[in-house]
Amino acid sequence: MDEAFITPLREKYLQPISALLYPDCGGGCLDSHKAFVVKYALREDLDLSSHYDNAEVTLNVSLGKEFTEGNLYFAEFRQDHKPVPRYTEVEHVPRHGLFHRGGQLHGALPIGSGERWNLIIWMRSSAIRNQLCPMCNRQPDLVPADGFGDGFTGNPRDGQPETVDFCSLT
Ligand SMILES: O=C(O)CCC(=O)C(=O)O
Ligand SMILES: [Fe+2]
Repeated sequence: MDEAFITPLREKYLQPISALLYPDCGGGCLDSHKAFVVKYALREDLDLSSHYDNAEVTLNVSLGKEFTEGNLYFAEFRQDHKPVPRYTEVEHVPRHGLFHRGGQLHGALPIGSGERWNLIIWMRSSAIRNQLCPMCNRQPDLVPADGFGDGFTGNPRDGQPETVDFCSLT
């Protein structure tokens, strides 16, 4: 699915939108992703507690099916962290996609009935994360990995990460 669908989708459509929305978070230089589906149902997972994504930019597409409640909620960006987060609820309408920064604190409230499925695409910028890992807030030690790994896929020059020289809006 990655090569045939998600990679071209990211490169042709998601990347230009992210470049406009989030130029300061690597939105203009996304170069890998991790895509997966989450499912919520009664007697299974009902909700998702608040977290940051392992992504610079996330696209969350509601696939339905039919459900009640289960709103998303968002709070501050990682760097603006407050001791008491202020949450904003967002209804996620089936077949709609929602972009957000991976560093935006967020979660999903419990569904009331039905099944809620979502396609999540965590998009990554090696230019950003090679300098600071978004999960541990440290400069990462890079090790070889299969595929996209965790998105640290750039080509560091003499130990120096690639920077904005390939980060342009097309
Ligand atoms: O259930 C949702 O819509 C949110 C899922 C999510 O935030 C995630 O998988 O990172
Ligand atoms: Fe998330």
